[in-house]
Amino acid sequence: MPPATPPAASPGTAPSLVGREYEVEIGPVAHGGHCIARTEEGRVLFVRHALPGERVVAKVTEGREDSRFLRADAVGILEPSKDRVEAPCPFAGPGLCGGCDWQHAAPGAQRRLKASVIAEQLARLAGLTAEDAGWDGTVEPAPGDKVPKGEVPAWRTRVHYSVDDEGRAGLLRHRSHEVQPIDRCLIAAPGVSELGVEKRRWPQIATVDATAATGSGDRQVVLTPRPGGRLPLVELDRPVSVLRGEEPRGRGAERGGERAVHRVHGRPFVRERAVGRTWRISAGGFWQVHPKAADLLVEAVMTGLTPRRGEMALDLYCGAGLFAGALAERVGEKGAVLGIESSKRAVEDARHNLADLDRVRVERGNVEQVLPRTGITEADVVVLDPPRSGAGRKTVRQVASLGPRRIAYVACDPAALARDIAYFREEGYVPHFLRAFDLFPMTHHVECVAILKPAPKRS
Ligand SMILES: C[S@@+](CC[C@H](N)C(=O)[O-])C[C@H]1O[C@@H](n2cnc3c(N)ncnc32)[C@H](O)[C@@H]1O
Repeated sequence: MPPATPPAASPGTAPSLVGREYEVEIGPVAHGGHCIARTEEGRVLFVRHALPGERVVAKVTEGREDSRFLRADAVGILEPSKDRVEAPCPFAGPGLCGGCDWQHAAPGAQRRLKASVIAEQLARLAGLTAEDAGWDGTVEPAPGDKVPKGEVPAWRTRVHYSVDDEGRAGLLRHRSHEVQPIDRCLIAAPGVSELGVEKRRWPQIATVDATAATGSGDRQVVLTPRPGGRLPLVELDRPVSVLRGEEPRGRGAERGGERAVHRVHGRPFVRERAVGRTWRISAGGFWQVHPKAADLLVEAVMTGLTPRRGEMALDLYCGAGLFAGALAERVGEKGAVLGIESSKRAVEDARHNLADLDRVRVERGNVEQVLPRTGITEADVVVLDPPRSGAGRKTVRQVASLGPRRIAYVACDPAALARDIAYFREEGYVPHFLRAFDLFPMTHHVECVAILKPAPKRS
């Protein structure tokens, strides 16, 4: 069985195979969004821009004569899948924008492919079928994302643009530092498109982070100058906060990889509306990118966790406090909620956002270091929403040792989810149900919510 993701390219000196073309049958989709194919010589190709069942010409993008695993792009489609569509975006495709890798698949097919990746990861890493995980095997579209054929849902409320040497804004090519200039990003939310970042030139600027908050109308750009570069006088098409960013200096989760940002004009944060509250999100702080995600995930988590009045609840990796706020409403005044978050700015935001809820406490630091220091020995319900890498065995053990009756695990990476579910099973917890959401249409990314509970006692 090939690995789910291509191993790192061999640094060896064997002749490069980049540019070689193979005619291959495309096999299943794998974690990371590429499909698996085999060459006649027995090499495994991880092919982008292809679909299962197709026959394509795959051109090698990474790999050497001595590598068994190669990366490639489908550059010619000999026998197309019925799920193939013309990519609506002119900048999608081999060697172009590295952002949307599944523009060539019909929306329903994208969700089926995401479902098969989740199923494969659950089977491979946790030894579970969809039924074992309490999952109906589908990926649910976000409300409002059903658009007429040939159109693309404009869902991305945060876009990270890179700027090329000529000052044009675009996105990085796949696994490259080269910028693909674009004149419009089709998945950008209308509020981001209105900022007109692609329409102007950005001399001396390395990156432009554009945000359009949901519900408040707040708009923000963070401009990070090139080394030695100066900030231009910014005149955008509408009122917008402008901040100057610095390249990140901190390392690892302890510093949250946080980079300094300085206010130039306007607010140093945006206000997001979700679950009936307003959330302050400082520049660079985490907030779900899809405008419907926060409400959707809170609903899925709360339905699965069923927090009750008077209970003790944890929100681990709490960001600006989204789940902590929803938990506090449910556990009521006799209950208590503890949030833990590593980013200093996010902790300040969470404390600000939840200041009216005195049963909520937010601690700063790494979950695995802070949780044992809190003195908490029991919890009734726990939410974990870790970064892509997952929570890991140590944190899973710490959570399980608190004996919660339900755990909600929110995951943007099905592999990390499956690995952590396997650790939870070792600690006596089993999946109760799982839901998957298409919060990143046109890309291979997918969001899952898994609810776990103690395994039934054997008599
Ligand atoms: C996926 S976000 C979730 C945020 C929040 N639950 C939400 O939905 O808005 C993950 C958060 O974990 C934080 N983080 C990353 N590693 C951490 C760690 N080891 N301990 C605590 N927080 C961490 C990040 O700063 C980020 O805010």
